[in-house]
Parts: sequence; C-alpha cells; structure tokens
Amino acid sequence: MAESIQAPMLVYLVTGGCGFLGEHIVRMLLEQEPRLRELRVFDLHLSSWLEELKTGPVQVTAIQGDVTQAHEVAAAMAGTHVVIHTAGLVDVFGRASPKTIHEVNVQGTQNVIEACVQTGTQFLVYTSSMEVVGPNIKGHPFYRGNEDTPYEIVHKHPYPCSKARAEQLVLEANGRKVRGGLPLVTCALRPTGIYGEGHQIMRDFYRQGLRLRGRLFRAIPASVEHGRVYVGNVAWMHVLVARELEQRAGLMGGQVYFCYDKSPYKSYEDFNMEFLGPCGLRLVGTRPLLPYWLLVLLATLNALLQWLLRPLLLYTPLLNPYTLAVANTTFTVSTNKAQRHFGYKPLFSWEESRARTILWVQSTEGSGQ
Ligand SMILES: NC(=O)c1ccc[n+]([C@@H]2O[C@H](COP(=O)([O-])OP(=O)(O)OC[C@H]3O[C@@H](n4cnc5c(N)ncnc54)[C@H](O)[C@@H]3O)[C@@H](O)[C@H]2O)c1
Ligand SMILES: CC(C)CCC[C@@H](C)[C@H]1CC[C@H]2[C@@H]3[C@H](O)C=C4C[C@@H](O)CC[C@]4(C)[C@H]3CC[C@]12C
Repeated sequence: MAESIQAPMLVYLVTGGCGFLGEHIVRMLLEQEPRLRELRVFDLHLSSWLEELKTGPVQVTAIQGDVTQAHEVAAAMAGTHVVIHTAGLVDVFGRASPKTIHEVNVQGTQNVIEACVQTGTQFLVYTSSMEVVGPNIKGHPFYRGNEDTPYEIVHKHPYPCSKARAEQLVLEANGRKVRGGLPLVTCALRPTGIYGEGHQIMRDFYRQGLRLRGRLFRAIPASVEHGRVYVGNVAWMHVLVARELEQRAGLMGGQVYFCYDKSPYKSYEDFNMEFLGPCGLRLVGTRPLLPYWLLVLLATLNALLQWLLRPLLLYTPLLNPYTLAVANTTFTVSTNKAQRHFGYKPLFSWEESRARTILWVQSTEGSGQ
C-alpha cells in the first residue's frame, strides 16, 4: 500500500460497522483514508445513518449479515484488501447466554479468518479488549502496565474468555497463506473502557442521575484507577494500523497493542463525572456510601435473582459480581508501543475528547437516543 497519486483502489470491510466503535471507525476511514475506493459495512443490524454516507466519493456498501454464518462472511469479503473485525457481543450483564457469546465472538472470528484465507484478503485488524488481560478474578491491580507487563491472567466470565480466545485465533493466523499464496498479516488492538459519542452506559448513568434529582452515589473508592480511552482515538488507531500493516508486516504482524490516549487516570465514577458534572449531575460522597461487603452482597443477590427469574424474564442490572470486580480493581495502561510500531499519536486531545463527549451527553437529554 505504498503512497501514490493513483486513483483510490482499496476495498475495506468493517464488521460491526454500525456499533458504537464501528460507526466511528467507518466515519474515520472515510475522512482519513485517501486510498479507499469502497467501504463495506457488515452488521447484523444496519443503521439509517449509513444512507447519508452513500452520497460521498467513496462507494459505501451496507451488508446486513451475521458473522456466525461463514458463507455470509465469505461472500461479503470477496475482493476486499483489509478487514477490520469489530463485530462482537459485548455483554457482561448476562443478557446473552455464554453459548451465544462464544458463537459470535469466537466462531464469528474464526469465520472471518477462514474467509480471509478463502478469498485472499491479506490484512486483518481485530478489535480485542483490555479484558483479554484483566482485571483478573483475584482482583490484582494492573497499574499503568504495558503489553509486556507480567500479570496473572485468569478468565472465568464468558465475555473475557471469548475475547481472549478470539484474540489468540487472530494472532495464530498471522502468516497463514491466503488465496493467491501471500501471507495473512494480523494484529489485535486492546481498548480499555471506551467512552465518547454513542456510549450507551454513559447515557444510562446520565438518565439515572436525572431520575435521582441530579445525584449519583459513589460506590467505588476514588483511588481505584480504571483505564479509559476516547472512541475517536480508538477509531484512529484502527485506521492507522490497517494502513501500516503492509509496509510493516514483519514488525506488526501477530502483535497486540493497547489503545491509549491522554485521558486522565481516574476511578470509573470520577471519570464519568468529567462529562456528567458539566451536564448538571453531582457525585455524592468522597468515599463509597456503602461498605464493600454490602456491595458484594447486593451483587451476589442480583446474580441469584437473575438466575431465579431467567425462566420468566431477563433481569440484567449493572451491578453483578463481575462488573463490581472490574470497576473495583485498578487497571490502567501506560505504553508507547503503538507510537513506536506505527507512529500513532492521539488525534483528539483530552480537552477535545471531553468537549465532544459532553456535547453528546447533553444532546441525549430528552431525545430518544
Ligand atoms: N465498548 C467498550 O468499552 C469496548 C472496550 C474494549 C473492546 N471493545 C470491543 O469493541 C468491539 C465493539 O464494541 P462496541 O462497544 O462498539 O459494541 P456494540 O455492541 O456497540 O457494537 C457491536 C456491533 O457488532 C454487531 N454485531 C453483533 N453481533 C453480530 C453478528 N453476529 N454479526 C454481525 N454483527 C454483529 C452489533 O450489531 C453492533 O453493531 C467489540 O468487539 C468489543 O468487544 C469494546
Ligand atoms: C459498581 C457499579 C457502581 C459500577 C458499575 C460500572 C460497570 C457497569 C462498568 C465498570 C467498568 C466497565 C467495563 C470496562 O470499562 C471495560 C470493558 C471492556 C469492554 O471490552 C467491554 C465493556 C467493559 C466490560 C465495561 C463494561 C461496564 C463496566 C463493567
């Protein structure tokens, strides 16, 4: 993919292109990838905003499809140069069964890899997750670690298990021969907690605060750092990786990169207040209002209720033993691997990321978003 002044010629496919992160990747590719001729957006549910993108110079092709269906993936990928595989079932609340999570995240990823081999697509970028590493179930802190920091990785929950297995499949596929005889070049990006325009959990906290007359109640100590990264910068990393994979295949193939930017290190709740504060909410308490043992009890009770009610209804509260453990364990990243390997620098400063997110939160008030 050498620099050229020739007509754009590359065909990209983004799986999960209508999701929170996927939409930002799609828009970023259209803005920042001049060699793009066609952009295929593959998703289980197609969004209406795709229509407005079809009027630009790049051909945007919307493909309604399911990554668990190998033939649908292969048909969509025929003739593509690069695939960014972002589709995934993000569920830490028990909305989907472990079997479904495995089918979408693991089997779906295997289907994408096999389709690369079958159709001759040579470059595969996988959206992994920090949860491939941790926090582990023992609650060990990962304090400003990097891709080489030793950490005891122990997965139990279906979501991190599935992301870890899928990442492993992607990395092991690096070097496999694709149709035509060239080697497949793969790598994985591991975002920490993504925030920004379209972040549904942020919107849910905002709505909850409004219902509680402008207040949220601290549950997690302010000293527990939780890694966060702005969605625009995560999207930019995907675009850069995809662009550089051919030129730097030897260096980048089979590698993992944490996604990072200049977002400050804070607890999950204090970080959210960077946006919810300017929208009129207040976090009550300098220390958690409930003792930790009581939160554990409530989380366990929620898990029990979820199990008991399952035959009748889906009870999926935010608080469960897994989400409590993730929110209550320090997990932050400090690395420059992406800068060293492919020249990544955040496209959005912290101030801009913050301002954009605040504007979005304000715009969701009263709207059906
Ligand atoms: N949100 C985060 O904080 C975060 C952090 C780290 C990693 N990730 C990863 O980023 C990716 C995107 O996450 P997101 O937050 O944008 O989630 P999302 O749910 O908003 O987007 C996922 C997209 O995948 C699509 N999809 C789901 N199942 C599919 C299937 N069977 N076939 C085709 N498409 C399917 C969905 O329709 C959706 O549009 C996921 O792989 C997730 O594991 C997210
Ligand atoms: C204890 C309660 C008061 C707070 C509950 C917050 C909880 C819902 C939040 C805290 C941390 C969040 C996860 C974290 O940001 C990282 C990821 C990785 C990504 O791959 C998927 C989303 C996920 C799991 C976030 C989900 C929501 C969590 C658990």
